Amino acid sequence: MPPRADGRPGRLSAGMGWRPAYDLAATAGAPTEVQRIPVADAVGRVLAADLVALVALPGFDTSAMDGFAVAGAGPWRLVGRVLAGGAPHADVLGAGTAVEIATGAMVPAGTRAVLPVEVCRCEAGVVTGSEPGRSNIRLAGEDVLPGQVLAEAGAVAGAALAGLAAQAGLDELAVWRPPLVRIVVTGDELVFDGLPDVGKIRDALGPLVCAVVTRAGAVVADVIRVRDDAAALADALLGGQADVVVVTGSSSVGRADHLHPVLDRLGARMMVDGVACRPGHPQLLARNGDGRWVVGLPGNPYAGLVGCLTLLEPLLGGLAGRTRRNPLMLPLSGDPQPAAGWTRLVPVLIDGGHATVVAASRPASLVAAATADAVAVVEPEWHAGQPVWLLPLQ
Ligand SMILES: Nc1nc2c(c(=O)[nH]1)N[C@H]1C(S)=C(S)[C@@H](COP(=O)(O)OP(=O)(O)OC[C@H]3O[C@@H](n4cnc5c(N)ncnc54)[C@H](O)[C@@H]3O)O[C@H]1N2
Ligand code: MOO
Repeated sequence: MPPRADGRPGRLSAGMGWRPAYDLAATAGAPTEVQRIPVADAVGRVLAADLVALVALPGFDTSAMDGFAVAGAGPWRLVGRVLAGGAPHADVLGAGTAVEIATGAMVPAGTRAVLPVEVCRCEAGVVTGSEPGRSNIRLAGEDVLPGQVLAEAGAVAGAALAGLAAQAGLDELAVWRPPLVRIVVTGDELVFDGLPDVGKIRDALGPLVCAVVTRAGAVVADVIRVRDDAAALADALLGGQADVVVVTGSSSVGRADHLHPVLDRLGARMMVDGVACRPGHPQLLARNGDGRWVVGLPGNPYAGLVGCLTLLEPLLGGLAGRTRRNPLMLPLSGDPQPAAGWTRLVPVLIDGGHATVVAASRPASLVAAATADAVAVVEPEWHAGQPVWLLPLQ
């Protein structure tokens, strides 16, 4: 086993409280570069400016039904036809007349209501039918007015927002450039495909961290595999193009755990050095001398996931420009094994407004988390049935 960069085993700091660490990570960074991209490409991106409607919706009085636009009392004499996208009816509709109309077509001036085709008959140019209970007309601007703010800066564009932006007349959206992330996977014991030989194991954290990064609205720049070697780790921290470097493993105090001494040597400013939580205690957040953020995740895979939820995801959310939202809170049942002085992070299932512990913390095992809905944040003073924060896993 190669020695650590400083040649001796280290000592882990007692660590910051879980909630202060989470809050610090969430507020540490902010986005800097605005990009303008086509509306259709914006899904998953974060608005850098309010989304403001350029037009009214509907843009004109519109039929909500296929049928007949009528004026005055029936029966009505048929005087024309208007189709969606077609020319409007030329005249004001006079009392006792009707035009055949399609859903989405412009309603002629003077229309009292649109009779759906199912409730009327048209024979020999005369329409008869029962009065509709409602007008079946969508009025211009009843949904959106020009200048209306439809979504605020910081919103994550979803499918509906992309559709709405197009309806509201926009071709492009101003979004924040997503943070670029380099993932550095350390460990001489790791193999990356196939079945491991004796003493070796498959890398779980590379795929896991990639998924977290993407879900947080950031982009994986590259994934680097580094042996347990201080110089190689330093090179990986400095190389490539990234706003954030995530290092998996090497966070503890063993001889092969080089992250702390390497960060010291690079002049990094330690912002979170250990978190008072179980599992996931030896996680860290630092700002390197070159301005990059460094997130150190414990090598035990579930502890690494906890580090992702505690430091990485909130940091990336801030750098991506996402509006910060407090997680969902629900009452928790089961035994999360609360521990004095430590916040427990336990996988839970959510059902009917209630969270239930799947299993207490097993730092090296992803089995419970793999099928859980969320990770519950259980403070030391928690007692049965009390609500807890839930960090979603799906
Ligand atoms: N003397 C002490 N030893 C340890 C302490 C401590 O306080 N004092 N803390 C323990 C805790 S808690 C954790 S968590 C681990 C953290 O270890 P490292 O972050 O330095 O990671 P490694 O030592 O490299 O690995 C730990 C464990 O995880 C496995 N591993 C590592 N990377 C991966 C990966 N990409 N995919 C799957 N599994 C991985 C590795 O084989 C080890 O079994 O330290 C404890 N020790
Ligand atoms: O972070 Mo460690 O055991 O707490 O897995």
